[in-house]
Amino acid sequence: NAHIICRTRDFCFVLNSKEVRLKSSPADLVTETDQQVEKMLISAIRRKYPQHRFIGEESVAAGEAVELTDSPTWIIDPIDGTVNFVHRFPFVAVSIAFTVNKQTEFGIVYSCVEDKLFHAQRGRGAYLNGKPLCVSGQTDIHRCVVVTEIGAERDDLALSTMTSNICRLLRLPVQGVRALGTAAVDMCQVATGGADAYYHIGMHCWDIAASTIIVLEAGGVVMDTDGSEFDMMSRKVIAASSSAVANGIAQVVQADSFLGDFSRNRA
Ligand SMILES: O=P(O)(O)OC(CO)CO
Ligand SMILES: [Mg+2]
Ligand SMILES: [Mg+2]
Repeated sequence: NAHIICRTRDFCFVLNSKEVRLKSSPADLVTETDQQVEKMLISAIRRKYPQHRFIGEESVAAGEAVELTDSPTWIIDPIDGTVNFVHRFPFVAVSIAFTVNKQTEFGIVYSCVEDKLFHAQRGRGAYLNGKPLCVSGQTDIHRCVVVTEIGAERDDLALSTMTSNICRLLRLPVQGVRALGTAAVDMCQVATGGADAYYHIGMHCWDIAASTIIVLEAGGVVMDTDGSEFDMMSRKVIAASSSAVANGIAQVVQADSFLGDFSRNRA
């Protein structure tokens, strides 16, 4: 059993995870808490906005389609970092983004154990617990701390792509490569200036939608891992402190070898 106390200024509750089940791989976990948090969020939002649509990680795992339309849409990851949650590794977040006409209007990432609430609204800046955020502004890739994720895939091609990308970055060299176990919190480190870049191939829109607007509103840059325009449904992202760093990472990171049939969102 895993449990984590979630706090905000308004409420305090204990999340109990009684059952851990596997999804797409032996490292892709889901608990009752993931499902309960998603249900709680969707039902509360639906009561107020009955016409709005939802893309939620656990609803998709239960068979719902992943379709981003022009309608107002809430993109929800009820627990980003479920493996951390199960093991009590202290980086676990709730990630919520809201889009209209496929454009993100605001994003919220609540890093529960740290009690850090990141949020950003389009054109209105990014904040951590109410204080404005700003990226590091670093432009020299050799001075960067880069965050990525190991991911849940365990097949040979995915593993060799992931490890060789990390090796290529370390050989540049960059000053550090880190992985916290939650893409949402990883990307928020770029927004704080604590890290200079984040990249990953294989995250879903619910992992990165909220933190993308947080990085952008903190003055950062977001692009596809091939250097093209970012598409939150493509499962490829670089978030960086500057265009120079983002382009530097795009030149190093290779995705093609294993994206194949993997390039759309499925839970
Ligand atoms: O815990 P989740 O929501 O599956 O997300 C993981 C994706 O590997 C970390 O971002
Ligand atoms: Mg996630
Ligand atoms: Mg999740």
